[in-house]
Amino acid sequence: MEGTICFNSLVYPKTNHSTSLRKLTDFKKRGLSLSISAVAQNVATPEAQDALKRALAKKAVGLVKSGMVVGLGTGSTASLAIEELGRLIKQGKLKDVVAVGANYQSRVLARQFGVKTVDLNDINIIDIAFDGVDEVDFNKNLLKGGGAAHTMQKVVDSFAKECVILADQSKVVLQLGSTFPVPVEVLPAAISPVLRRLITLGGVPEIRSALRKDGPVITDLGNMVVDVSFPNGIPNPADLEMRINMIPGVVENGIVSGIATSVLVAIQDGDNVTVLDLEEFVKLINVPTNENSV
Ligand SMILES: O=C[C@H](O)[C@H](O)[C@H](O)COP(=O)(O)O
Repeated sequence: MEGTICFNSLVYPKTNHSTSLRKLTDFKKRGLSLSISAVAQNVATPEAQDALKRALAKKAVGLVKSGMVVGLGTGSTASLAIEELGRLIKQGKLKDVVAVGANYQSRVLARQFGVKTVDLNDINIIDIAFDGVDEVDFNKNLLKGGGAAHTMQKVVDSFAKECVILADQSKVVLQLGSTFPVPVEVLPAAISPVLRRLITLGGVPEIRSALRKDGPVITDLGNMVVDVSFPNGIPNPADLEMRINMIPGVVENGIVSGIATSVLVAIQDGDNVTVLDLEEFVKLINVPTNENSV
C-alpha cells in the first residue's frame, strides 16, 4: 500500500490537494486497506449510499466555473449534481452557466432547479460534463445504461472537454460485466436479428421489460433495450464496445471506453464520507490475486 499518490489535477484544484492528501493519509494510518469485494459490499443502507452520492455531487459541481457550458447526465447521482448546480446558481455563486441535458430526466430536473438548458446543436463546446455509472474498472472503462439513457449520455460525455464520472464505492469493479449486463439500445424493427448476432458474440441477451407498463422498456429515443450478460467476462471493453456497435440495428451500447477524463469515487468510513479520484482509490485497496474472492 506504499507508493506515490497520484492526483488528477483535472479533478482536484491545487488548493484541495492538502485536504485530500491528509484524508488519504488518515485512512492509511487507521489501516483502512480494503479488498475490492469488501469495498463493494460496504455501503450499508440506501441512506448511506445517498450520502456518498451527495458528496460526489458537491465535489463535482465545485469544479464548475461561471460562464461554463455543463453537460448533465442522467440517474440518481447525476440528478443530485443537477440539484447542487441549481443551488449554487440560485445563491449567485455561479453566473452565466448553461447546461445541456443528455436526456428528458436531466432537462426536466435542470429546469426544476433553475439551471438554464440549451440544445446540444446550438453550442460549440461543452466545458465539463457530469455523469453517473453502473460499473467502472481501474482503467476508467465504464458500463452505463441502467436507466436506458446511455446513448445520449455517450454523445454529451464525449463532446465535453472534461468528463467527470461520479461513482460511489459499490460501482468500482475489477472487470466490467461483474455485476451488470451490457445494455444495448436497438431499433425495434431489427430486434430479432440483433439478438441472434449478440449471441454469436458470446452474449446472453434479454429484452428489458418495463416495470409499471406491460411490455418492453422504450427509450427516450423510441428504441428497445437488450441487457446482455457475458458469462466469460469482458476482458477487452473497447473491443466489445466496437463489435456490438457494428451490428446493424444497434443504436449504441453501454460500454464507454476512452471518454471519462476523471472518475470520482466516494468511500464510506464509519460516519464519514471521503471522495477520492480513482487513482487514489486504487492505491487504497488490495486487489485480490484469486479471482474467486472478488
Ligand atoms: O442509463 C443510465 C445511466 O447510465 C446512469 O448514469 C447509471 O445507470 C447510473 O445511475 P445511478 O447514478 O442512479 O446509479
